[in-house]
Amino acid sequence: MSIAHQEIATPILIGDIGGTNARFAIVPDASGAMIDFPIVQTKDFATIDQAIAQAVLPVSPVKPKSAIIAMAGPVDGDEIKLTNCAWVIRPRTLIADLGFGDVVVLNDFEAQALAVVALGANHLEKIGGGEAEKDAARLVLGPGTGLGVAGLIHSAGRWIPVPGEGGHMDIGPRTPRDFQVFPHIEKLDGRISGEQILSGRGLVNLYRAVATADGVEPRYTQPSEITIAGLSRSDPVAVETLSLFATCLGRTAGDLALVFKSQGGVFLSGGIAQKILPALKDGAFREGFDDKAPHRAWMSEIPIHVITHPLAALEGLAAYARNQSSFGVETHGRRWRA
Ligand SMILES: Nc1ncnc2c1ncn2[C@@H]1O[C@H](COP(=O)(O)OP(=O)(O)OP(=O)(O)O)[C@@H](O)[C@H]1O
Repeated sequence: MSIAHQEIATPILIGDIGGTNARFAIVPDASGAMIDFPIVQTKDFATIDQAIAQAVLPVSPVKPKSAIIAMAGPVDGDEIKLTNCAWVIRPRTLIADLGFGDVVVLNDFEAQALAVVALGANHLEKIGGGEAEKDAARLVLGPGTGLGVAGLIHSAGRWIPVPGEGGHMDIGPRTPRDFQVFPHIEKLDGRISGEQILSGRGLVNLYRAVATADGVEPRYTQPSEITIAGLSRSDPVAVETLSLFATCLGRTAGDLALVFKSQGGVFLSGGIAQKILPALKDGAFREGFDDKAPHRAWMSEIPIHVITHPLAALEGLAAYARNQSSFGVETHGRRWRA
């Protein structure tokens, strides 16, 4: 049997490393409850090694034999840089200094995709649609610091996460109002990608574009100020921004659902979707998603859920760590051994 198919030995340290926060837990074995640790701020530790050595190992009742780490950014070579954080993951150093026998590094949205088969209805808030088809493809997208996207395919008895760069697809104007607003959205190399709108930074871009289209002086600079003013309906530009954000998120989710034919359900992860839930439930988001002629009929049957679990990626990694043969996670080039 090749190394790639050997089980990763328990206890397994699992980690979800974001731009701001790093979340760690330990899966003791195939059936035991996950051991949680307090969330740490990446800026408080010079390296991931220090964070694990100081914030996890001294307070853990068990010593992990292996580690599975999910992070935002491409896994390429032995020095893995994170997109929005100064840490560099060096699996060989983790093995040498912390005694792991095995280190696997995955993409953060792969972990979100794995979570989609692990979370119960109590951690999901449904926004329309009918029943999910049991083994049909699923889709996860999460506006956060960036826009993460992953598919989840069921094939040959396994769930296979499909991470990609879907957050960088083009997004364009459609309605007459869009044609007034879109010329003012900040471009990246001349292009408006999904992430230029559907992220924290994107929310601010969109707000400024709506204000400029109406000749109004922008009042807010932070995503949270815009969502608070939009949800409380205290500022008309923020109200329209939130509604356009919901529409654009619906359209992009719908486009991706067409690609994957994700009749197993669409799942919105990350911090922003949870914070703007009322705006996602007011109809514009669902209409943006359903409005895909000639496929409106089956699109409107796809259930969409907002993931409300605060540690969804860790739940996904834990599900994989416990039951590795149920998931088709490709570890080639992403697994290092002592
Ligand atoms: N109330 C809010 N409304 C809208 N956007 C917000 C709000 N609060 C924070 N944000 C924005 O959300 C983004 C962070 O998203 P999220 O919480 O999903 O984190 P993340 O990208 O997963 O990173 P990490 O894993 O480090 O927490 C930032 O751009 C931030 O400005």
